[in-house]
Amino acid sequence: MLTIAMPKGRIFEEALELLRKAGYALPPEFAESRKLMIDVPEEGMRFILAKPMDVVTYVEHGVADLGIAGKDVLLEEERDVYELLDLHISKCHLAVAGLPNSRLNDIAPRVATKYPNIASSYFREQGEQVEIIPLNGSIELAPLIGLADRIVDIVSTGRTLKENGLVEFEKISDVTSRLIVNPVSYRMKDDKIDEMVERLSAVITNEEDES
Ligand SMILES: Nc1ncnc2c1ncn2[C@@H]1O[C@H](COP(=O)(O)OP(=O)(O)OP(=O)(O)O)[C@@H](O)[C@H]1O
Ligand SMILES: O=P(O)(O)OC[C@H]1O[C@H](OP(=O)(O)OP(=O)(O)O)[C@H](O)[C@@H]1O
Repeated sequence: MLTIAMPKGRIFEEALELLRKAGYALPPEFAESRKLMIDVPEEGMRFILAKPMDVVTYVEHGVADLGIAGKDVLLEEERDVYELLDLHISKCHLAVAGLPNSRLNDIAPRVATKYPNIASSYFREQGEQVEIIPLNGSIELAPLIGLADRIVDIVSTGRTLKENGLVEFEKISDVTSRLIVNPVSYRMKDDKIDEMVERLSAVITNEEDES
């Protein structure tokens, strides 16, 4: 049995479609179910549905053999997992943003973010000593109410920035979802895992050729 940690929310639907296109027969009720653990015996698979930021934890601890996680999550924390495949889904990017014509406060510049490690290493590379203010969501609020001069957050269409009167100053990194694997699982079950990588790669290549 292969156990796969799936991220609930926006990535889930795209990941489900990719698996189905790769020929995995996943039950139709999959998307509507509130169950957090779903077995698909005919495919020899068990799916667990987790918070996106937690997928890598289940895989690192080996209770899930595989997982689908955003590259932002993998960049934020060094975790003992292997990254097997760029799934080219949930495309977005990490960026520095803030109020237009604003600058970093000279004395104690503050950066609000859900990605403290990515933000602090980015500004360190820019030679800027900043105070990181960790938040869990609605990061764009921080510059509006004077909590921070800058944010480091995910940007996709740019709509959230625009509607909140913010602008993007720098792009840090492109982000897509990745297939990750527990290192021990990869050694123990590699034929089934290799087969999944091959089947998913074929779908991704085909879709890239068609686009
Ligand atoms: N606007 C977006 N467009 C595309 N992909 C996104 C966007 N925002 C986040 N992502 C990707 O989706 C993953 C999950 O992000 P999301 O914000 O849905 O989850 P979360 O914040 O961890 O959970 P929740 O929002 O339910 O608290 C992120 O790790 C990132 O890779
Ligand atoms: O450029 P856009 O298309 O506007 O997308 C960017 C927004 O998407 C995410 O928000 P989301 O609501 O997913 O989650 P959050 O709770 O982390 O803000 C991210 O945090 C940005 O706020």
